Amino acid sequence: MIAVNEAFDRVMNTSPDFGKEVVPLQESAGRVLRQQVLADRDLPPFNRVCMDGIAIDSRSFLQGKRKFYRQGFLGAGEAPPGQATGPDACMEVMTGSVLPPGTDAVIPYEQLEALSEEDGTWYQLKASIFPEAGQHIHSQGSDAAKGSVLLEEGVRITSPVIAVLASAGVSMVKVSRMPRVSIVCSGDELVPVSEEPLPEQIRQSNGYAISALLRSYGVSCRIHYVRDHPGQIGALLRELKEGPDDCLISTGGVSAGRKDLIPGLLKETKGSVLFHKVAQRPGKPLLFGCWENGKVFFGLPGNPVSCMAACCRYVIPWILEGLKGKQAASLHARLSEPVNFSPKLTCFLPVRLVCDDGGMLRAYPLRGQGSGDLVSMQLAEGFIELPAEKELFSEGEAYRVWPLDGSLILP
Ligand SMILES: Nc1nc2c(c(=O)[nH]1)N[C@H]1C(S)=C(S)[C@@H](COP(=O)(O)OP(=O)(O)OC[C@H]3O[C@@H](n4cnc5c(N)ncnc54)[C@H](O)[C@@H]3O)O[C@H]1N2
Ligand code: MOO
Repeated sequence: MIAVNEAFDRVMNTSPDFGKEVVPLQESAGRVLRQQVLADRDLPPFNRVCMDGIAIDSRSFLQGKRKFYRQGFLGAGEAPPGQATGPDACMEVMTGSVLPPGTDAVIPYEQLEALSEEDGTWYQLKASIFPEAGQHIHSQGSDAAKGSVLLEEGVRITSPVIAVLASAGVSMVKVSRMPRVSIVCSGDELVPVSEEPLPEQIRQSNGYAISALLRSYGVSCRIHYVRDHPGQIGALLRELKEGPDDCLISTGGVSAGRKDLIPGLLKETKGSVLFHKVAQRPGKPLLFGCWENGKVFFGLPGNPVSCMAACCRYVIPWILEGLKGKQAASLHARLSEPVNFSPKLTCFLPVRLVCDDGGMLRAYPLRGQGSGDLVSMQLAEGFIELPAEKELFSEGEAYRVWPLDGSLILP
Protein backbone atom coordinates (compact mmCIF):
# COMPACT_ATOMS: atom_id res chain seq x y z
CA MET A 1 0.00 0.00 0.00
CA ILE A 2 1.40 3.41 -0.92
CA ALA A 3 0.65 6.94 0.31
CA VAL A 4 -1.71 9.29 -1.52
CA ASN A 5 1.07 11.63 -2.71
CA GLU A 6 3.12 8.73 -4.05
CA ALA A 7 0.07 7.35 -5.88
CA PHE A 8 -0.65 10.79 -7.30
CA ASP A 9 2.97 11.18 -8.52
CA ARG A 10 2.79 7.80 -10.27
CA VAL A 11 -0.41 8.88 -12.03
CA MET A 12 1.07 12.21 -13.11
CA ASN A 13 4.39 10.64 -14.15
CA THR A 14 2.62 8.99 -17.07
CA SER A 15 2.80 12.56 -18.52
CA PRO A 16 -0.34 12.53 -20.61
CA ASP A 17 -0.58 14.89 -23.59
CA PHE A 18 -3.70 14.55 -25.71
CA GLY A 19 -2.26 16.65 -28.54
CA LYS A 20 -3.91 19.45 -30.46
CA GLU A 21 -6.72 19.94 -32.94
CA VAL A 22 -8.28 22.88 -34.75
CA VAL A 23 -11.93 23.75 -34.14
CA PRO A 24 -14.26 26.55 -35.28
CA LEU A 25 -14.28 29.52 -32.91
CA GLN A 26 -17.84 28.89 -31.74
CA GLU A 27 -16.97 25.36 -30.66
CA SER A 28 -13.84 26.40 -28.77
CA ALA A 29 -15.55 27.54 -25.54
CA GLY A 30 -14.33 25.59 -22.53
CA ARG A 31 -11.31 24.18 -24.36
CA VAL A 32 -7.63 24.86 -23.66
CA LEU A 33 -5.98 27.24 -26.15
CA ARG A 34 -2.84 25.78 -27.76
CA GLN A 35 -1.59 28.73 -29.79
CA GLN A 36 -0.24 32.15 -28.95
CA VAL A 37 -2.45 34.93 -30.29
CA LEU A 38 -0.97 38.25 -31.41
CA ALA A 39 -2.86 41.47 -32.11
CA ASP A 40 -3.18 41.79 -35.89
CA ARG A 41 -3.98 45.51 -35.44
CA ASP A 42 -4.03 48.06 -32.66
CA LEU A 43 -6.87 47.61 -30.16
CA PRO A 44 -8.87 49.72 -30.40
CA PRO A 45 -7.84 50.08 -34.05
CA PHE A 46 -8.70 53.82 -34.13
CA ASN A 47 -9.45 56.55 -31.62
CA ARG A 48 -12.91 55.32 -30.69
CA VAL A 49 -15.68 57.69 -29.63
CA CYS A 50 -17.20 56.46 -26.34
CA MET A 51 -20.35 58.61 -26.05
CA ASP A 52 -23.08 59.78 -28.40
CA GLY A 53 -22.74 63.57 -28.78
CA ILE A 54 -20.35 65.92 -30.52
CA ALA A 55 -16.59 66.00 -31.09
CA ILE A 56 -14.77 69.34 -30.85
CA ASP A 57 -11.23 70.68 -30.73
CA SER A 58 -10.77 71.41 -27.01
CA ARG A 59 -8.47 74.34 -27.83
CA SER A 60 -11.50 76.24 -29.21
CA PHE A 61 -13.18 75.80 -25.83
CA LEU A 62 -9.99 77.04 -24.06
CA GLN A 63 -10.17 80.12 -26.27
CA GLY A 64 -13.65 80.82 -24.88
CA LYS A 65 -15.90 79.11 -27.43
CA ARG A 66 -19.03 77.39 -26.03
CA LYS A 67 -21.18 77.16 -29.15
CA PHE A 68 -20.26 74.95 -32.12
CA TYR A 69 -21.71 74.73 -35.60
CA ARG A 70 -22.67 71.16 -36.65
CA GLN A 71 -20.37 70.51 -39.60
CA GLY A 72 -21.48 66.91 -40.18
CA PHE A 73 -22.36 63.52 -38.76
CA LEU A 74 -20.18 60.44 -38.31
CA GLY A 75 -21.73 57.09 -37.31
CA ALA A 76 -20.01 53.85 -36.21
CA GLY A 77 -18.57 52.07 -39.23
CA GLU A 78 -18.41 55.27 -41.35
CA ALA A 79 -15.09 56.44 -42.74
CA PRO A 80 -14.06 59.81 -41.26
CA PRO A 81 -14.22 62.86 -43.56
CA GLY A 82 -11.08 63.95 -45.41
CA GLN A 83 -11.17 67.50 -44.07
CA ALA A 84 -10.61 68.48 -40.45
CA THR A 85 -13.41 69.92 -38.34
CA GLY A 86 -13.08 73.70 -38.19
CA PRO A 87 -12.39 75.64 -34.95
CA ASP A 88 -15.97 76.94 -34.72
CA ALA A 89 -17.48 73.63 -35.70
CA CYS A 90 -18.21 70.23 -34.27
CA MET A 91 -19.00 66.81 -35.69
CA GLU A 92 -22.00 64.90 -34.40
CA VAL A 93 -20.57 61.49 -33.45
CA MET A 94 -21.90 58.14 -32.24
CA THR A 95 -20.41 55.66 -29.78
CA GLY A 96 -18.09 53.42 -31.78
CA SER A 97 -17.33 55.97 -34.50
CA VAL A 98 -13.84 57.12 -35.42
CA LEU A 99 -12.81 60.39 -33.78
CA PRO A 100 -13.03 62.93 -36.66
CA PRO A 101 -9.80 64.68 -37.70
CA GLY A 102 -9.29 68.05 -36.05
CA THR A 103 -11.14 67.06 -32.85
CA ASP A 104 -9.81 65.81 -29.50
CA ALA A 105 -12.79 65.78 -27.09
CA VAL A 106 -16.28 64.31 -27.10
CA ILE A 107 -19.18 65.94 -25.29
CA PRO A 108 -22.28 63.81 -24.65
CA TYR A 109 -25.73 65.05 -25.68
CA GLU A 110 -26.75 65.32 -22.01
CA GLN A 111 -24.26 68.20 -21.58
CA LEU A 112 -25.49 70.13 -24.61
CA GLU A 113 -28.35 72.33 -25.80
CA ALA A 114 -29.18 71.91 -29.47
CA LEU A 115 -30.14 75.14 -31.22
CA SER A 116 -31.80 75.15 -34.62
CA GLU A 117 -30.93 78.34 -36.42
CA GLU A 118 -31.40 79.52 -39.97
CA ASP A 119 -27.90 78.49 -41.00
CA GLY A 120 -28.21 75.02 -39.48
CA THR A 121 -27.80 73.31 -36.11
CA TRP A 122 -25.56 74.60 -33.33
CA TYR A 123 -24.67 72.92 -30.11
CA GLN A 124 -24.08 74.96 -27.00
CA LEU A 125 -22.33 73.62 -23.88
CA LYS A 126 -24.48 73.75 -20.75
CA ALA A 127 -23.20 76.24 -18.16
CA SER A 128 -21.44 73.78 -15.85
CA ILE A 129 -19.58 71.90 -18.63
CA PHE A 130 -15.79 72.24 -19.05
CA PRO A 131 -14.48 69.72 -21.58
CA GLU A 132 -10.90 68.47 -21.53
CA ALA A 133 -8.73 67.07 -24.31
CA GLY A 134 -9.08 63.29 -24.58
CA GLN A 135 -12.39 62.98 -22.78
CA HIS A 136 -14.71 60.15 -23.84
CA ILE A 137 -12.14 58.84 -26.29
CA HIS A 138 -10.78 55.28 -26.18
CA SER A 139 -7.33 55.90 -27.66
CA GLN A 140 -6.00 53.82 -30.52
CA GLY A 141 -3.74 50.98 -29.31
CA SER A 142 -4.33 51.76 -25.62
CA ASP A 143 -5.61 48.21 -24.92
CA ALA A 144 -2.99 46.42 -27.03
CA ALA A 145 -0.53 47.48 -29.71
CA LYS A 146 -0.40 45.69 -33.06
CA GLY A 147 1.94 42.67 -32.79
CA SER A 148 1.71 42.38 -29.00
CA VAL A 149 0.72 39.11 -27.31
CA LEU A 150 -3.01 39.02 -26.57
CA LEU A 151 -3.34 35.41 -25.37
CA GLU A 152 -0.83 32.87 -24.18
CA GLU A 153 -0.98 29.15 -24.88
CA GLY A 154 -2.65 27.16 -22.10
CA VAL A 155 -5.48 29.52 -21.14
CA ARG A 156 -8.94 28.08 -20.93
CA ILE A 157 -11.30 29.56 -23.49
CA THR A 158 -13.89 31.38 -21.44
CA SER A 159 -16.40 33.88 -22.74
CA PRO A 160 -13.99 36.87 -22.43
CA VAL A 161 -11.18 34.86 -24.05
CA ILE A 162 -13.41 33.97 -26.99
CA ALA A 163 -14.16 37.69 -27.42
CA VAL A 164 -10.43 38.38 -27.68
CA LEU A 165 -10.02 35.54 -30.20
CA ALA A 166 -12.87 36.95 -32.27
CA SER A 167 -11.39 40.47 -32.17
CA ALA A 168 -8.05 39.11 -33.34
CA GLY A 169 -9.70 37.41 -36.34
CA VAL A 170 -9.08 33.82 -35.16
CA SER A 171 -11.96 31.95 -36.79
CA MET A 172 -10.33 28.50 -36.43
CA VAL A 173 -8.68 27.88 -33.07
CA LYS A 174 -5.94 25.46 -32.10
CA VAL A 175 -7.00 23.75 -28.87
CA SER A 176 -6.09 20.65 -26.89
CA ARG A 177 -7.78 17.52 -28.13
CA MET A 178 -10.20 16.15 -25.55
CA PRO A 179 -9.33 12.69 -24.27
CA ARG A 180 -11.39 9.68 -25.31
CA VAL A 181 -12.52 7.72 -22.29
CA SER A 182 -14.32 4.42 -21.78
CA ILE A 183 -15.93 3.42 -18.51
CA VAL A 184 -16.23 -0.28 -17.74
CA CYS A 185 -18.78 -1.20 -15.09
CA SER A 186 -18.31 -4.71 -13.81
CA GLY A 187 -20.54 -6.64 -11.43
CA ASP A 188 -23.00 -9.58 -11.59
CA GLU A 189 -25.32 -7.62 -9.30
CA LEU A 190 -25.68 -4.66 -11.66
CA VAL A 191 -28.66 -4.06 -13.90
CA PRO A 192 -29.27 -1.18 -16.31
CA VAL A 193 -31.23 1.74 -14.89
CA SER A 194 -34.26 0.99 -17.06
CA GLU A 195 -34.57 -2.59 -15.75
CA GLU A 196 -36.41 -3.76 -12.66
CA PRO A 197 -33.76 -5.27 -10.35
CA LEU A 198 -34.31 -8.59 -8.60
CA PRO A 199 -34.13 -8.37 -4.81
CA GLU A 200 -30.42 -9.30 -4.85
CA GLN A 201 -29.52 -6.88 -7.65
CA ILE A 202 -28.89 -3.11 -7.77
CA ARG A 203 -29.07 -0.54 -10.51
CA GLN A 204 -25.79 0.56 -12.03
CA SER A 205 -25.00 4.15 -10.94
CA ASN A 206 -21.21 4.57 -10.90
CA GLY A 207 -20.87 4.77 -14.67
CA TYR A 208 -23.27 7.71 -14.76
CA ALA A 209 -21.61 9.42 -11.81
CA ILE A 210 -18.15 9.20 -13.40
CA SER A 211 -19.47 10.25 -16.77
CA ALA A 212 -21.23 13.30 -15.25
CA LEU A 213 -18.09 14.37 -13.42
CA LEU A 214 -15.98 14.07 -16.57
CA ARG A 215 -18.62 15.84 -18.61
CA SER A 216 -18.40 18.83 -16.26
CA TYR A 217 -14.79 19.10 -17.53
CA GLY A 218 -15.96 18.76 -21.15
CA VAL A 219 -14.97 15.09 -21.51
CA SER A 220 -17.52 12.64 -22.89
CA CYS A 221 -17.31 8.91 -22.21
CA ARG A 222 -18.67 5.62 -23.48
CA ILE A 223 -20.09 3.32 -20.80
CA HIS A 224 -19.72 -0.49 -21.09
CA TYR A 225 -21.16 -3.23 -18.88
CA VAL A 226 -19.65 -6.60 -18.11
CA ARG A 227 -20.46 -9.41 -15.77
CA ASP A 228 -17.85 -10.66 -13.33
CA HIS A 229 -16.67 -13.12 -15.92
CA PRO A 230 -12.96 -13.28 -16.74
CA GLY A 231 -13.55 -14.10 -20.40
CA GLN A 232 -15.98 -11.22 -20.87
CA ILE A 233 -13.92 -8.62 -19.02
CA GLY A 234 -10.68 -9.79 -20.66
CA ALA A 235 -12.22 -9.58 -24.14
CA LEU A 236 -13.52 -6.08 -23.49
CA LEU A 237 -10.19 -4.88 -22.07
CA ARG A 238 -8.31 -6.29 -25.08
CA GLU A 239 -10.75 -4.59 -27.46
CA LEU A 240 -10.62 -1.22 -25.67
CA LYS A 241 -6.87 -1.37 -25.31
CA GLU A 242 -6.56 -1.48 -29.12
CA GLY A 243 -9.32 1.11 -29.64
CA PRO A 244 -9.30 4.90 -29.78
CA ASP A 245 -9.48 5.60 -26.03
CA ASP A 246 -6.71 7.40 -24.16
CA CYS A 247 -7.93 6.08 -20.86
CA LEU A 248 -10.06 3.30 -19.43
CA ILE A 249 -11.83 3.63 -16.13
CA SER A 250 -13.34 0.57 -14.50
CA THR A 251 -15.50 0.49 -11.39
CA GLY A 252 -15.73 -2.47 -9.06
CA GLY A 253 -13.79 -5.70 -8.92
CA VAL A 254 -10.52 -4.38 -7.48
CA SER A 255 -10.56 -5.52 -3.84
CA ALA A 256 -10.00 -8.95 -2.31
CA GLY A 257 -13.07 -11.00 -3.31
CA ARG A 258 -13.12 -14.12 -5.49
CA LYS A 259 -14.82 -12.14 -8.22
CA ASP A 260 -12.53 -9.13 -8.04
CA LEU A 261 -10.90 -9.93 -11.35
CA ILE A 262 -9.71 -6.57 -12.62
CA PRO A 263 -6.10 -6.50 -11.32
CA GLY A 264 -5.39 -10.00 -12.69
CA LEU A 265 -6.95 -9.19 -16.05
CA LEU A 266 -4.98 -5.97 -16.39
CA LYS A 267 -1.81 -8.06 -16.09
CA GLU A 268 -3.18 -10.74 -18.39
CA THR A 269 -3.74 -8.14 -21.11
CA LYS A 270 -0.04 -7.20 -20.74
CA GLY A 271 -0.76 -4.13 -18.64
CA SER A 272 1.65 -2.96 -15.94
CA VAL A 273 0.23 -2.33 -12.51
CA LEU A 274 1.74 0.97 -11.33
CA PHE A 275 0.05 0.65 -7.96
CA HIS A 276 -2.74 -1.23 -6.25
CA LYS A 277 -4.05 -0.07 -2.87
CA VAL A 278 -3.52 3.40 -1.46
CA ALA A 279 -3.45 4.49 2.18
CA GLN A 280 -6.73 6.37 1.95
CA ARG A 281 -10.35 6.05 2.97
CA PRO A 282 -12.52 5.71 1.07
CA GLY A 283 -10.96 4.18 -2.02
CA LYS A 284 -8.23 1.99 -0.55
CA PRO A 285 -8.32 -0.74 -3.25
CA LEU A 286 -7.64 1.77 -6.08
CA LEU A 287 -5.68 0.28 -8.98
CA PHE A 288 -3.66 2.16 -11.59
CA GLY A 289 -1.78 0.82 -14.55
CA CYS A 290 -0.86 1.32 -18.17
CA TRP A 291 -0.27 -0.62 -21.34
CA GLU A 292 2.78 -0.49 -23.56
CA ASN A 293 0.85 1.65 -26.09
CA GLY A 294 0.60 4.48 -23.53
CA LYS A 295 -3.06 4.02 -22.54
CA VAL A 296 -3.75 4.21 -18.86
CA PHE A 297 -6.13 2.27 -16.70
CA PHE A 298 -7.84 3.49 -13.53
CA GLY A 299 -9.45 0.65 -11.58
CA LEU A 300 -11.81 2.54 -9.28
CA PRO A 301 -13.40 0.74 -6.34
CA GLY A 302 -17.06 -0.18 -6.72
CA ASN A 303 -18.41 1.53 -3.64
CA PRO A 304 -20.00 4.71 -5.00
CA VAL A 305 -18.35 7.19 -2.60
CA SER A 306 -14.92 5.55 -3.06
CA CYS A 307 -15.36 5.63 -6.80
CA MET A 308 -16.16 9.37 -6.84
CA ALA A 309 -13.36 10.29 -4.42
CA ALA A 310 -10.76 8.44 -6.50
CA CYS A 311 -12.12 10.00 -9.67
CA CYS A 312 -11.81 13.56 -8.26
CA ARG A 313 -8.41 12.99 -6.70
CA TYR A 314 -6.60 11.09 -9.49
CA VAL A 315 -8.57 10.84 -12.76
CA ILE A 316 -9.47 14.53 -13.11
CA PRO A 317 -5.93 15.84 -12.39
CA TRP A 318 -4.60 13.31 -14.93
CA ILE A 319 -7.04 14.64 -17.54
CA LEU A 320 -6.20 18.28 -16.75
CA GLU A 321 -2.49 17.45 -17.07
CA GLY A 322 -3.08 15.91 -20.51
CA LEU A 323 -4.97 19.01 -21.64
CA LYS A 324 -1.89 21.12 -20.88
CA GLY A 325 -3.90 23.96 -19.42
CA LYS A 326 -2.24 26.43 -17.11
CA GLN A 327 -2.13 24.89 -13.64
CA ALA A 328 -5.52 25.03 -11.95
CA ALA A 329 -5.66 27.12 -8.82
CA SER A 330 -6.30 24.72 -5.97
CA LEU A 331 -9.44 25.03 -3.91
CA HIS A 332 -9.21 25.17 -0.12
CA ALA A 333 -11.95 25.45 2.48
CA ARG A 334 -12.20 25.65 6.27
CA LEU A 335 -13.83 22.85 8.21
CA SER A 336 -17.18 23.94 9.61
CA GLU A 337 -16.82 21.52 12.55
CA PRO A 338 -14.09 19.41 14.18
CA VAL A 339 -13.39 15.99 12.66
CA ASN A 340 -11.78 13.04 14.40
CA PHE A 341 -10.22 10.43 12.11
CA SER A 342 -7.76 8.08 13.76
CA PRO A 343 -6.73 5.49 11.10
CA LYS A 344 -3.32 6.25 9.60
CA LEU A 345 -4.94 6.92 6.25
CA THR A 346 -5.66 10.04 4.23
CA CYS A 347 -9.33 10.79 4.70
CA PHE A 348 -11.56 12.11 1.91
CA LEU A 349 -14.73 13.54 3.40
CA PRO A 350 -17.60 14.53 1.13
CA VAL A 351 -18.42 18.17 1.85
CA ARG A 352 -20.90 20.84 0.94
CA LEU A 353 -19.25 24.20 0.28
CA VAL A 354 -20.72 27.43 1.61
CA CYS A 355 -19.24 30.90 1.43
CA ASP A 356 -19.87 32.53 4.81
CA ASP A 357 -20.67 36.21 5.53
CA GLY A 358 -16.97 37.00 5.87
CA GLY A 359 -16.24 35.68 2.36
CA MET A 360 -14.65 32.48 3.74
CA LEU A 361 -15.31 29.14 2.04
CA ARG A 362 -16.51 26.61 4.60
CA ALA A 363 -16.67 22.85 4.12
CA TYR A 364 -19.63 21.11 5.80
CA PRO A 365 -18.94 17.36 6.13
CA LEU A 366 -21.79 15.14 4.94
CA ARG A 367 -21.94 12.16 7.17
CA GLY A 368 -23.54 9.01 5.82
CA GLN A 369 -23.36 5.26 6.21
CA GLY A 370 -19.87 4.91 4.74
CA SER A 371 -18.60 4.50 1.22
CA GLY A 372 -21.65 2.57 -0.02
CA ASP A 373 -24.08 5.37 0.86
CA LEU A 374 -24.60 7.40 -2.28
CA VAL A 375 -27.80 9.01 -0.99
CA SER A 376 -25.93 11.03 1.62
CA MET A 377 -23.57 12.30 -1.10
CA GLN A 378 -26.21 14.19 -3.04
CA LEU A 379 -25.35 17.63 -1.62
CA ALA A 380 -21.60 17.09 -1.91
CA GLU A 381 -19.59 19.55 -3.99
CA GLY A 382 -16.24 17.97 -3.34
CA PHE A 383 -14.04 15.91 -1.04
CA ILE A 384 -11.94 17.61 1.60
CA GLU A 385 -8.56 15.90 2.01
CA LEU A 386 -7.49 15.38 5.62
CA PRO A 387 -3.85 14.25 5.85
CA ALA A 388 -2.90 10.87 7.31
CA GLU A 389 -0.44 12.41 9.79
CA LYS A 390 -3.17 13.92 11.97
CA GLU A 391 -6.12 12.54 13.91
CA LEU A 392 -7.90 15.64 15.14
CA PHE A 393 -8.91 18.29 12.66
CA SER A 394 -10.24 21.45 14.28
CA GLU A 395 -13.06 23.66 13.15
CA GLY A 396 -11.69 26.52 11.02
CA GLU A 397 -8.63 24.64 9.74
CA ALA A 398 -8.24 24.90 5.96
CA TYR A 399 -7.64 21.85 3.76
CA ARG A 400 -7.65 21.14 0.06
CA VAL A 401 -10.96 20.30 -1.57
CA TRP A 402 -11.20 18.18 -4.75
CA PRO A 403 -14.28 19.39 -6.58
CA LEU A 404 -17.08 17.20 -7.86
CA ASP A 405 -17.86 19.60 -10.69
CA GLY A 406 -15.50 21.19 -13.19
CA SER A 407 -17.25 24.54 -13.05
CA LEU A 408 -16.11 24.96 -9.42
CA ILE A 409 -12.44 25.20 -10.27
CA LEU A 410 -11.15 25.16 -13.80
CA PRO A 411 -7.78 26.56 -14.77
N1 LIG B 1 -11.61 -8.60 2.35
C1 LIG B 1 -11.66 -7.34 1.91
N2 LIG B 1 -12.83 -6.90 1.42
C2 LIG B 1 -12.93 -5.64 0.98
C3 LIG B 1 -11.81 -4.77 1.04
C4 LIG B 1 -10.60 -5.28 1.54
O1 LIG B 1 -9.58 -4.58 1.61
N3 LIG B 1 -10.58 -6.59 1.95
N4 LIG B 1 -11.96 -3.49 0.65
C5 LIG B 1 -13.29 -2.92 0.79
C6 LIG B 1 -13.30 -1.63 0.23
S1 LIG B 1 -12.50 -0.47 1.08
C7 LIG B 1 -13.97 -1.33 -0.90
S2 LIG B 1 -14.07 0.29 -1.46
C8 LIG B 1 -14.66 -2.32 -1.68
C9 LIG B 1 -14.27 -2.20 -3.14
O2 LIG B 1 -14.61 -3.31 -3.80
P1 LIG B 1 -14.49 -3.55 -5.34
O3 LIG B 1 -13.82 -2.46 -6.03
O4 LIG B 1 -13.95 -4.90 -5.54
O5 LIG B 1 -16.00 -3.45 -5.79
P2 LIG B 1 -17.13 -4.52 -5.78
O6 LIG B 1 -16.85 -5.52 -4.74
O7 LIG B 1 -17.34 -4.97 -7.15
O8 LIG B 1 -18.32 -3.59 -5.34
C10 LIG B 1 -18.35 -2.93 -4.12
C11 LIG B 1 -19.73 -2.35 -3.90
O9 LIG B 1 -20.00 -1.38 -4.88
C12 LIG B 1 -21.17 -1.70 -5.61
N5 LIG B 1 -21.01 -1.33 -7.01
C13 LIG B 1 -20.08 -1.82 -7.84
N6 LIG B 1 -20.21 -1.28 -9.07
C14 LIG B 1 -21.26 -0.43 -8.98
C15 LIG B 1 -21.88 0.42 -9.93
N7 LIG B 1 -21.45 0.51 -11.21
N8 LIG B 1 -22.92 1.16 -9.52
C16 LIG B 1 -23.34 1.11 -8.24
N9 LIG B 1 -22.77 0.31 -7.30
C17 LIG B 1 -21.75 -0.44 -7.66
C18 LIG B 1 -21.29 -3.19 -5.45
O10 LIG B 1 -22.60 -3.66 -5.66
C19 LIG B 1 -20.80 -3.41 -4.05
O11 LIG B 1 -21.82 -3.18 -3.13
O12 LIG B 1 -14.34 -3.61 -1.24
C20 LIG B 1 -14.37 -3.80 0.18
N10 LIG B 1 -14.13 -5.17 0.48
O1 MOO C 1 -12.27 2.47 0.96
MO1 MOO C 1 -13.59 1.58 0.70
O2 MOO C 1 -13.62 2.69 -0.37
O3 MOO C 1 -13.68 1.96 2.39
O4 MOO C 1 -15.17 1.70 0.92
